[in-house]
Amino acid sequence: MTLEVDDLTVAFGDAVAVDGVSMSVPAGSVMALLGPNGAGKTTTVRTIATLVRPASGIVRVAGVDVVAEPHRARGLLGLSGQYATVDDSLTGRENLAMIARLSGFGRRASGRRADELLERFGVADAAGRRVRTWSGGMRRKLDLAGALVAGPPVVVLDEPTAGLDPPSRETLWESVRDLAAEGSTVLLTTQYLEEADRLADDVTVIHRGAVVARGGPEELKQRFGTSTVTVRLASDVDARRVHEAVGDGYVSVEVVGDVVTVEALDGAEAVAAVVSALAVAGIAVAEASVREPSLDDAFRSLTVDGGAS
Ligand SMILES: Nc1ncnc2c1ncn2[C@@H]1O[C@H](COP(=O)(O)OP(=O)(O)OP(=O)(O)O)[C@@H](O)[C@H]1O
Repeated sequence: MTLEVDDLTVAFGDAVAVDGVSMSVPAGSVMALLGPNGAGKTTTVRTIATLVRPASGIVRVAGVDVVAEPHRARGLLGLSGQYATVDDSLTGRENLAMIARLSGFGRRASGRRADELLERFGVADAAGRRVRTWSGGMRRKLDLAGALVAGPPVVVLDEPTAGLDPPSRETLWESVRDLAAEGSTVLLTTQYLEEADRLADDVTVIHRGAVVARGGPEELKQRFGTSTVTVRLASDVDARRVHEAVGDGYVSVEVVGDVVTVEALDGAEAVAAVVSALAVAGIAVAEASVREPSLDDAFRSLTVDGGAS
């Protein structure tokens, strides 16, 4: 595993911010650490980045223990997100070249590395402008580029797209996917379910410092989300008759006017069963549709207070 977190606990005084979190991220994959505000995402990231000392547990970055060898571990990690190291008064190129110099590149090599990354993130045109004049999306890209200057095997992104508009998010997502495709290990924190769904190979859901679920986005949706079957009847039918026809083998069945809404674990199976049960009862259906669970549904069911934790 390129990034390993084993039973990590972090406390601030009496407050336990991270409570026994474990996760493993293999090379070339993206792990999303998903959780609501205050779940412990940033604290986990700061511990991985050697900025916070854990109370217990082990974190290894590319095999290096962050507590035993923080300096070495830090050198194997690119950190980006809420730590904007970008200097507004410098140009984009100057920013990256400076990071390269600090990472041990020579003067010329630093310039080359900066140009390479500016090109890669599609901001080469603005390279010579002070970052002060750059848009939010461009700055995020620069921040991400900064984390990649030294070519670290592990990249940690703390809420990489917070505050970005949808097109900027899309292009940043593309960059993150490319990064993983090239073999980097990526851990990102997010409150955006869509982000986890679109980017991550695996998702670790945390709530109040503890892991409440883990798995691939699809797997989590299947396990925790319910599908919604919506059937519109050809005419208003007595609700009781509809309930009797549909039966009670579902999460919920609701009848309002000529619309029947069924929450079910398996949407495809439920839509077929509901439509045929109505037909058997002589109730004509005008249309039927099924909406598969979103990661939102899964996330909500896991992080409601007093929920699955
Ligand atoms: N330096 C600190 N001192 C005391 N408590 C802290 C400190 N940093 C974080 N906490 C607490 O630890 C808990 C987890 O916070 P953390 O910032 O890790 O959550 P988060 O999941 O990143 O939330 P957000 O999405 O809001 O950034 C919170 O209750 C927070 O108040």
